[in-house]
Amino acid sequence: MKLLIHSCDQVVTVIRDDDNRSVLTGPFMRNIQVLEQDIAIAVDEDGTVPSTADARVRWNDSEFEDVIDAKGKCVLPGFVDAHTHPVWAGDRVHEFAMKLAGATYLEIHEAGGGIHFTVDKTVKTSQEDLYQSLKDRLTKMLNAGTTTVECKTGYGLEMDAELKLLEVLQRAKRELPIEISITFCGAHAVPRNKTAEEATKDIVKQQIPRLRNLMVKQMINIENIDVFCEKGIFDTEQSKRILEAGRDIGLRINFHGDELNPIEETRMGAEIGATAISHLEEVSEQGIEDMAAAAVVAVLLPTTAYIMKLNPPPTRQLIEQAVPVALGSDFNPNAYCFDMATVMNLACIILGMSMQEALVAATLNAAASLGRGKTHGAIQKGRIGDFVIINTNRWEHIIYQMSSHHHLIDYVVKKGKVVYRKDENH
Ligand SMILES: N=CN[C@@H](CCC(=O)O)C(=O)O
Ligand SMILES: [Zn+2]
Repeated sequence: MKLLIHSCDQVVTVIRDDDNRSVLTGPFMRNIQVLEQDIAIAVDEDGTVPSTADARVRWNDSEFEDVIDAKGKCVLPGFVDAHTHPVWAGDRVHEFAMKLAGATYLEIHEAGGGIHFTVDKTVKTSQEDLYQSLKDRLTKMLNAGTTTVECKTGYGLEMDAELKLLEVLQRAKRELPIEISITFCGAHAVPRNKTAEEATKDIVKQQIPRLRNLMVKQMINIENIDVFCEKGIFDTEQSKRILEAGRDIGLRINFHGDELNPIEETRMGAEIGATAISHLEEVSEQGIEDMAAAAVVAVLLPTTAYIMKLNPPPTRQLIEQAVPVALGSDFNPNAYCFDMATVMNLACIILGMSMQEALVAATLNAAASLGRGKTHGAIQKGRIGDFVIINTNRWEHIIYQMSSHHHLIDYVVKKGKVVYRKDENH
């Protein structure tokens, strides 16, 4: 066997062994399972958990490649970050100052800054340099407890540049221990030399067929299709065409909607079979009903609401109406946050979630938004052995102690392999 963790004070399994749900909604998000006192948990050679974490299970240390004494510690599922934009060059620290002085996100974007500023820098940066900065960012995420992460393209916009970003992500997927779900987001902004309609046609007729060829040849492995559906970017009808073209080559629909101006995109997403919609600061009551009826995962991004001083999404309504809620860091040059501990803290304070709800949203429900709700995001027989081990006797400290994940996280485990050990990094 690969790994034994014994004597844990708490193991937060999230769901029970006999529970076959792949997502939690409504009151179930508050009712997570926490095993207490002298709990042991193992991971098999294949990287999965062989049986329930249980004090009654006694293991012989010699059967394991690695053994962790977790007395005084808690084990949680590895965090799943449901929304990031990690491949780019050109930070926007200068725009942070502009925003503090009162400029809005769309004003900066319309003046040629924002995403366009980062696109200009990214297209001029070599593949190797982009890879090295991506590696640094993903390593920071992993060390902060994120074992699975959704990663978008979107700072290339034109085909060649987008392909460069996809290759960089594909290399990271091959070489790094963090698990990556790649999202094609060629429709992240309208390129300067095109109208939104021209860009839509280019993506649907040129870019997506090209991706299909590369996927058939197994040269890239893309899982999701995304669009920034927003007034002044891609409208609802254009977004629909792009998302459907992606769906038709086998991608899951997972897009930006209802962030700054509501344009009925949640209805469209529910109708075309979206797996997830992100942001939702401006979602309407009808939008919430549509998402609940179609079980579309709401990926909430509290860093964005915080940084841009937006009205937070109606989180209590989403949860009460049984929309599955997940969390993402939204790591990007506008929201420079790597760690899900901070995201969960902000989700509690800004979005009004309980700590149990925030944890479910940052594990099981985030996994569900990436089609991994049956295999990731909980500690359960048959699931992947991805864990975060913290050095406190109650798990809630990872949310309560702000900006403390460096001090709290002793180990990060991916598929039963220790991929971060604090002792070695300090
Ligand atoms: N809203 C669109 N995309 C990103 C921001 C990207 C950027 O500003 O560079 C987001 O999710 O917040
Ligand atoms: Zn985003």
